[in-house]
Formats: sequence, structure tokens, C-alpha cells
Amino acid sequence: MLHGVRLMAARKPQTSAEDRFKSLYAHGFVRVAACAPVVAPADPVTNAERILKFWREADGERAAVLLTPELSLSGYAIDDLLLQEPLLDAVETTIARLKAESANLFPILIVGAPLRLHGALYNCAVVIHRGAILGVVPKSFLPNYREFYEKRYFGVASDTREELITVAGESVDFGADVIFKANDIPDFAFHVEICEDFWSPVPPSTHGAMAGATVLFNLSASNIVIGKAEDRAVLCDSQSRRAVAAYVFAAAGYGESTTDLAWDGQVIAYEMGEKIADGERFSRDPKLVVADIDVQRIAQERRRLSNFRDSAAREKERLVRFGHTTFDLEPPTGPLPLKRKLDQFPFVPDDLTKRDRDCFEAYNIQVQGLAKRVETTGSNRVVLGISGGLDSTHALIVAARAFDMLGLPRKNIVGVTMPGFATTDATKSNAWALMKALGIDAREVSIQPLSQRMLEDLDHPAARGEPVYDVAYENVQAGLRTDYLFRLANKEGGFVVGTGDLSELALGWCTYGVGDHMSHYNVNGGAPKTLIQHLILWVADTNIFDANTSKTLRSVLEGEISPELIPGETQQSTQAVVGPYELQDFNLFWLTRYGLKPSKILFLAWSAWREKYDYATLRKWLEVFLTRFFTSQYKRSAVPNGPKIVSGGALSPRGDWRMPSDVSAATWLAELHANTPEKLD
Ligand SMILES: Nc1ncnc2c1ncn2[C@@H]1O[C@H](COP(=O)(O)OP(=O)(O)OC[C@H]2O[C@@H]([n+]3cccc(C(=O)O)c3)[C@H](O)[C@@H]2O)[C@@H](O)[C@H]1O
Ligand SMILES: Nc1ncnc2c1ncn2[C@@H]1O[C@H](COP(=O)(O)OP(=O)(O)OP(=O)(O)O)[C@@H](O)[C@H]1O
Ligand SMILES: NC(=O)CC[C@H](N)C(=O)O
Repeated sequence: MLHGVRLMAARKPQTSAEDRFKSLYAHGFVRVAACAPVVAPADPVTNAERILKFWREADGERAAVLLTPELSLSGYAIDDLLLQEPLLDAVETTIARLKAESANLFPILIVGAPLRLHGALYNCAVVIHRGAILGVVPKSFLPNYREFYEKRYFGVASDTREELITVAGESVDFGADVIFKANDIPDFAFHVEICEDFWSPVPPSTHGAMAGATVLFNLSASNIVIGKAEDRAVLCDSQSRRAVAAYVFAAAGYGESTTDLAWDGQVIAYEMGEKIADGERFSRDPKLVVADIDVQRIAQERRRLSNFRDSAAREKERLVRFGHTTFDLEPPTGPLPLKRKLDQFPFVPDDLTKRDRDCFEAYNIQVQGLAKRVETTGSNRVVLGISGGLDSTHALIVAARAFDMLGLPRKNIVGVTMPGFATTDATKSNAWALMKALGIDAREVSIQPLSQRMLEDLDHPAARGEPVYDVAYENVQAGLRTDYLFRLANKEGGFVVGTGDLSELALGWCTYGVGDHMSHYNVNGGAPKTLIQHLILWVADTNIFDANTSKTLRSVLEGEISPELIPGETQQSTQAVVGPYELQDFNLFWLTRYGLKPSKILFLAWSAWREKYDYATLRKWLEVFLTRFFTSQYKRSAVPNGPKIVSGGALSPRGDWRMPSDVSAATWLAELHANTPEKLD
């Protein structure tokens, strides 16, 4: 089956680079819509009018598809009326009317209808697009238990070997194993199944996904009982994860016959396990639900998953039988910003319950990682450099918890604060307050004399008092601290716990080798800075330690993020050099977890952050991120052991992230410059 469809005879206006950038369709997204119109049982004409109203609204939203519920033209709960000829004739007449309307409407319509074919009636989805019917998909699994009696009326997809059906005077493709694929939107292909289909052990959409569909639609008429809304959501969620797809579900709602049942009109959409749209249930005034689906990300993820390829290979015999119906959508090129809510902090959920749960997980992962390493080494002692900044604070509260868990005295944790040329009183006093509150073995060693000596040996101008604060000046201090910690660990019979976080590793913001880059075991290497900030707050709020510790933790959080290596009247600001961590964590997540194009990352950042940062600022920091990320792989190539923490990924060369240390950011920067305007209003 290969079906081509006419283009709409519209002349494309010229679109500016600015407008193109603002369109979700330019960045691999597709907007789809779904609705659960108030049902008029056994009244196709009224149902068609109500569907048409939603269709026009979906057209205004520039949605590529509008999904309606199962048997949306006839109504679902009409029992033996399904076998009444006047009803079936009226259904066909309304399909003809919708087909005529479709010539001027952008979205493809998926409408539910009982249709006759030879000696049987089928529960079908009719796919209508620009004056043609692209195909008719019959239901594969008919529920015939408890409150359901569908086998009384309908045949199933496998009952027939027919490949064509006559609908509204037109002979069109008929079959369940069909993929509808856009010619002009890469990665946009969809599959259609009907309600019970996805309650079966092997839903047809599983094969649909393996045959290439990135979006799976379900027309449903599922009566509501207590707990069922959650059941359906779990099925949509899990099918979107398992099939690595988007799953869009629309169930019949208000107006269906309540003779023995009730209907809630649940409309939901999930994308790879993330809920992206959700309608109001039990509504007498149902609204259109719009979901912006990232089909490019779905295709990307499938390429990454060896399992997806292997499963498709096993099912090859079934998959080659799939038909492919193609269509031209002519996506809009003008501005169409995302309606989908994007997390500003991809590593830290906005939802407070989820954030709490994530903090619990992250903290325990870190504690468990260190506890195991302490046991393995049998040393029962660890050494940490405590600056009073975020990272070492967090590493220390992880170590304290691990020692509590192992039943080891906290005095076996040796914390050393090592003031240098630019250490402020505020951070040093926080370092002391924290070490005291936790009751560890707290020490202080100034690195100034040794740093001075090394600068002299290097013949560095700063040794003579000249204000030359270059990288050598900075790294002398970071290096001597590390040197001291390693030798102290030898002396104490323990090992050095590292503190550098995932964001610093991504940006190459650490001193290589003999510096804070190195340790014997790094508890923070998998934790992005934005998560560490929340973790410290979570530990304070949940009072895992005592009130005094919680108070100090809050005080640490108030400090400026600074390496404190260069003296001066104003404290050195890390974020003034590498960019705001909240943005760089955003960029890091989308680049490494999903391999998105820089232009798309900028579109996402603009969608999520434009209230706080203007476009030019977002673009500038993305350039900084790309440049730093691609030139600092050599630092990530040689990182100490430490646990992976976030599903967004880790940067260990032994785990999530492998790349050569000899590349530049040129290709990524070129893509950014070619596909994003320099300025945007
Ligand atoms: N691909 C590659 N393969 C092997 N070596 C490579 C290389 N690219 C550069 N290099 C070499 O690496 C050296 C540069 O690396 P490195 O010695 O680390 O020095 P570098 O990265 O230039 O400086 C460290 C930076 O991290 C900051 N820092 C340090 C400590 C703590 C914190 C903090 O706040 O957390 C921040 C510090 O302010 C400074 O800006 C150069 O000698 C360069 O030649
Ligand atoms: N004054 C200091 N005393 C002891 N250790 C220090 C000192 N300054 C830096 N370090 C060590 O070097 C590491 C890197 O320094 P850096 O300033 O990046 O970290 P931080 O202060 O812990 O956290 P953040 O970068 O989030 O402010 C610290 O985590 C700490 O282990
Ligand atoms: N229409 C249907 O296929 C409904 C069956 C589905 N299992 C339900 O309980 O909702």
C-alpha cells in the first residue's frame, strides 16, 4: 500500500530566519490535538458538527492531527443500534461531509466509526486528510467480558483479508498494520489503535512503533470506574516508554449513554514516559487538548537503544507486512512557540514531591557509593578539603552519612580547610562551622607559604607582588591543596574523597591532574551543580543531621559560587566566566542525554528561560558551553571512580560518555550559527 495525497494549493510565503526559529515545526516537534466532544448517542450528524468545531480549533492551533474517541461519530454505548442501517448510513454520510470539510483544514482527522465490509461490521478509525481518506483502521481486539459485548456486533481486523473498504463512495485502504508517514516532516509517522487494543498483552502499537511510527494514537471509549483513570494513564505511560514513542489517548466522555455506565472523557498524551498533556475529565464543556511532540528526540533515542533495533529484527516477518501510507503536511513555517511546559531544571523536577524523591535517591546513591568504597579499602578513614563552598560541603555531608551508616566514628573523617590567597572569612567560617557541627576531625593548614614558594620557584611575577593572576597562579593553589590531601591520606591510612561536580566536568572547570580534578573516589562527579544546590537544601530541610548543621548548610547556600583563587575587592565569580549554572546544566542535559542540535537546544532554552534571560544571552552562554565542553574532554577522560546519579547521564569515560579528546566545537558552533538568528525580538 502506498498512497500519495495532493498538496494544498497554497503558495508559501517567505519566512524570516527569526520566524522560522520560533516555529516548533522547525525543531523536530509536531503539534497534535485530541478531544472528547460531548456525545450525542446514535446521532452522527450532531457528533460530526461537534467534531468539526474542535477540528477548526485544532486548525487554528496548527495541529497536524486531531484525535477523537472510539466510535465518535455514532457514540459507543448504543448497543444493538449499531446494527441499524439508518445509523450506519448516517455515519457514512457524515464521513463524506467531514471529507469535504477537510480540504480546507490543516489537521489530519482521526474519527471513530462503525463501518460495513462484506458480511461484517467493524469498529474503525477513519483517517481523513485534505479531501481524501488516507485509510481505515479496524480494531484488533474486541472486549467481550464483564460490561463489554463488542463481539455481538463487530468483526476483528484479523477476520478479514480485505485490503480495501468503500467509505462514502470511495475505495480506501483497510487494515490495522498501517503506518501513516509524513513526506515533509522527518521522523513524523503515526499508528492508530482502538481502546482495548492497548489493554492486550501485545498491543498492535508495539509493532506499529517497531515498523516506524513515532506517534501512537488511541481512540477509546472506556467507561469510568474508580481507579480506571490511573490504570489508563499507566498504560499510556508504559506504552510510550516501552515503544519509545509518544502515546496520545482520547476516551469518550460526557453524553455517552449512562444506562449502566459513566464516562469521563480522559484525554492524555505521554512522550517516552513523560506526561506532556492532560485534559479535564468529567467536563460538560470539554476543551481541546494540545500536545507538542518531539518526534526528532524519539527517533534519536531509538537510534541509541540497541534493544529497539534487536526487537524489530526479531519481528521482521510481521513488520514487513506493514503498509505505509504517505502524506504531505506542509507544516507552517511562521512563528509557533511551544505550548508544552519545559522544565527549566532538567536535573531537578519542578514538582516538589518528585524533587523530594529525587533528592532522596541522589543522596543515597552517593552515600552508598562511598560506603562501599570505604568497606572495600578497609581503611575506615577519608580525607576531604573543606572550602565552605557548595561542592565540598555536599561531599562532607555524604561522607558523614556514609560513616554513620557503616557505624564508623565521624572522627575518622579528616576535614582540612586550607586558606589560600583569596579565601574569604565567610567561606572559611562556614567550613569550620560545618566541620564542628558534624563532629569530624577538623584541621586548618594554610597553603599560602607553599604557594609563595612555588611561585618563586616558577619565577612568577605574583611572587614579587605583581598583580598577575594567570592560570598558573590559580593552579598552584589548587594543586598544592590536592598534593597536601593526597599525602595526608597516605599518612592517615585513608583516601581522598573528591568534590568536583558534573557541571564542572562538563565545562572543564577544574585543575587537571594535580588539582581538584583528582581524588581517590569522587562522590559528586555524577551530580550537576543545580542538583547539588537542591540536595544541600533537602538535607537541611529534612534535618538529617542536627539543627546546627542545617543552619550552616543554609548559610553555605547563600554564598557566591567562586573558586576563590584570585584576590581582589570583588570575589571571583565562577558564573561570570562559565555562565549561569542553571543554563549550562540545561545545555548539558539536552546535548549529552539526547544529542540535540545546538539550534534546537537554543530553541528549548528560549522556550524555558526567556522570562529571565534574553535571547542574545542564551545564545552567548550556549556558545561558551559548546566551546568549553568540546575542548575539555581530556579532563573527563581521566576522572576518578564515582557513582552515576542522574538519568540525564554521567561523564565518566567508562560509562555514559565516550568521545575523543582531540575534537573542537566547530561543527556544533557552525550548526548553531547557521540555524539561529543573531538577534530575536
Ligand atoms: N586535549 C588536551 N589533551 C591534553 N592536555 C590538554 C588538552 N587541552 C589542553 N591541555 C592542557 O591542559 C592544561 C590546562 O588544564 P589545567 O591545568 O587544568 O588548567 P585550566 O583548565 O587552564 O585551568 C583550570 C581552570 O579551572 C578553574 N578552577 C580550578 C580549580 C577549582 C575550580 C572550581 O571553582 O571548582 C575552578 C580555574 O579558575 C581555571 O580557570 C594546559 O597545560 C593545556 O596544555
Ligand atoms: N579553602 C579551601 N580549603 C580547603 N579545600 C579547598 C579550599 N578551596 C578549595 N578547596 C578544595 O578544592 C575543591 C574545589 O574548589 P571549589 O572552589 O571548586 O569547590 P567548592 O568551594 O567546594 O564548591 P563550589 O565550586 O561549588 O563553590 C573544593 O571542593 C575543596 O575540596
Ligand atoms: N472500548 C473498549 O475497548 C473498552 C475496553 C477497555 N478494556 C476498558 O475497560 O475501558
